[in-house]
Amino acid sequence: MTRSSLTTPPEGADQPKAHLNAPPPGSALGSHYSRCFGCGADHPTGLHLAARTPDGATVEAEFTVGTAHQGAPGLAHGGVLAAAMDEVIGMSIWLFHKPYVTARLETDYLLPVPVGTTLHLRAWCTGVAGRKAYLEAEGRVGAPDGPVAVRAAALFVEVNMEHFAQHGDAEAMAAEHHEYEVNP
Ligand SMILES: CCCCCCCC/C=C\CCCCCCCC(=O)SCCNC(=O)CCNC(=O)[C@H](O)C(C)(C)COP(=O)(O)OP(=O)(O)OC[C@H]1O[C@@H](n2cnc3c(N)ncnc32)[C@H](O)[C@@H]1OP(=O)(O)O
Repeated sequence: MTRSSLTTPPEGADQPKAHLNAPPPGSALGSHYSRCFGCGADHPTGLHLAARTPDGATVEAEFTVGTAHQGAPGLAHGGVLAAAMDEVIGMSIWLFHKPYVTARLETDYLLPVPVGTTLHLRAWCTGVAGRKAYLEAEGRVGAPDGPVAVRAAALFVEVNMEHFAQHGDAEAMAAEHHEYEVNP
């Protein structure tokens, strides 16, 4: 894909391995927040991505494009597809048990994606250097080995959990009762 230097790991970046306490291969990841646009079950118009990890270090999910996701009549909106990429990439870096946010997301749109299409999404990390993590994702049409319709490359930056409490809704965060393991 056309990837900028900003989303390319520098020489000497660490190649991440599955975390010691990563979910076992094949596990469903669940949602990190019930009202998340990408994965929340309680979001009325969200993408409802249900991801799993095949190996504790990468993430897979399926996304079926619906009428709520259109840009041109009958075709997926590019921003919605970028959101799906952002979500699976975010889920994949969460596997390493540290909180990160998207700093930069680059997306290549290779094929039009009609309503009714199921995209097979996959995300993986290509390197970590200090607070910066470099990640990629792809969405394939109809099957895990189908033609690639969308590709993304991203730079995520590590933050602390206070980032979410300070800038977001601390009460909603507390109400979710998740145990976020940040320093395993
Ligand atoms: C119920 C509780 C829920 C809790 C949540 C649990 C965790 C999540 C779990 C699972 C996720 C699932 C999926 C979620 C959805 C997908 C993720 C999103 O969509 S996140 C939202 C969108 N993103 C933002 O809102 C970031 C907004 N930006 C910022 O907050 C800051 O700009 C931040 C943190 C990115 C950086 O700010 P600085 O002050 O901490 O650090 P500085 O020094 O500016 O940057 C650090 C390094 O990164 C580079 N950098 C930063 N931004 C860059 C950019 N846009 N392009 C290139 N480089 C950049 C800088 O040049 C610097 O590099 P040098 O260390 O000097 O080499």
